[in-house]
Amino acid sequence: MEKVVLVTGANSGIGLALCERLLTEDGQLRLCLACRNTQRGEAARSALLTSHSNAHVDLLHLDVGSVQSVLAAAQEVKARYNRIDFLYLNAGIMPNPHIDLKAFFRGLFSRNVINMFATAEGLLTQQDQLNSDGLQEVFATNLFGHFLLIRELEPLVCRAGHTSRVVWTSSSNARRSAFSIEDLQHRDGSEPYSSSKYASDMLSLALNRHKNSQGLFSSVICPGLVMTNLTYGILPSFFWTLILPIMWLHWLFGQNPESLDPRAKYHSLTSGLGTNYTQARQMDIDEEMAEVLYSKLLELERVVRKKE
Ligand SMILES: NC(=O)C1=CN([C@@H]2O[C@H](COP(=O)(O)OP(=O)(O)OC[C@H]3O[C@@H](n4cnc5c(N)ncnc54)[C@H](OP(=O)(O)O)[C@@H]3O)[C@@H](O)[C@H]2O)C=CC1
Ligand SMILES: CC(C)CCC[C@@H](C)[C@H]1CC[C@H]2C3=CC[C@H]4[C@H](C)C(=O)CC[C@]4(C)[C@H]3CC[C@]12C
Repeated sequence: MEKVVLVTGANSGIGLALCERLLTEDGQLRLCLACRNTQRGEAARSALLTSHSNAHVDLLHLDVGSVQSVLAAAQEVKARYNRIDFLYLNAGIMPNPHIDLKAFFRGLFSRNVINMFATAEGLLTQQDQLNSDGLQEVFATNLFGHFLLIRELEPLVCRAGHTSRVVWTSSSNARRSAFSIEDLQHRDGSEPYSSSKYASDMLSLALNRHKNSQGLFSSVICPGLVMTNLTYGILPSFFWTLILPIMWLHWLFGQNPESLDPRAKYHSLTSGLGTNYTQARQMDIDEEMAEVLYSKLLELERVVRKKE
């Protein structure tokens, strides 16, 4: 039977590469590209159809950072498909990034250098803003819009006797200390990206707890450091050319894959010899906090629905 796969943020970077890979590995897919920009979505669809001429690739308009758009897109999905087998929650933003150069050069000569390149810990801040729904933009895009999408699509992803998978594109930049349960949206901090990714790790755990019995299984992956529009937006391009040799060092110290763990986050890595592999890492997560996050998101959902 044809599998139905929906990918958010499918028109570029990791999302587009994922679609390409999915079509290469399974010729029996119905792939739905959920994109906020129809023109860029069309271009991605054409590119995919050029390399996979018999593939079934649909386009869906979805701005995951807008409540109204998520609700409308979910209606459309329910009209088009009777189930979703894989839901890749990949769309993400890091607006107005700022690198702490002092911390970077201090880190370069410290024992923490590998970790610094892998996680950007202590290096990156961003300036966030409110969106038209009155939500912090990074929280709304990276986390809440996706949460609302899952909630809306429950009839298609929570079906007795069938398994559906939700896969979050999280990040090794997700850090517990950047997240506050009192300030879910990260209104007061300067690391909204890190906070939103940590929240998605926790939400994945909570989803498993609440929805596994209904056939929904959630997992998180970190694609590693990938050169995409998001990363190119952090520094001018000549900087990237300059630092690529240093970054190669970080890949040199990769390790072999470990055994699977229910709390694992899968990191895609490249060894010093250029071989790609995946490594599972246990997430630094407090289950109680994940439960509180889940109920707070449900509460926020009630609030935003009332406004619609
Ligand atoms: N690059 C990296 O090193 C890493 C990236 N990630 C994560 O990977 C994911 C993909 O990012 P990446 O491929 O790097 O970056 P890109 O900027 O290339 O891709 C981001 C995608 O998300 C889409 N998007 C952004 N905002 C919205 C929105 N409101 N509604 C719908 N789609 C939206 C973008 O669409 P548009 O073209 O319209 O902007 C684009 O298709 C993100 O979640 C990111 O946090 C995680 C770890 C490392
Ligand atoms: C000469 C300097 C200005 C060089 C600064 C290097 C930094 C721009 C990059 C070093 C490490 C990079 C990152 C690491 C982790 C990524 C994470 C997994 C993610 O989700 C998004 C991108 C990263 C934060 C990425 C960003 C650039 C670095 C900070």
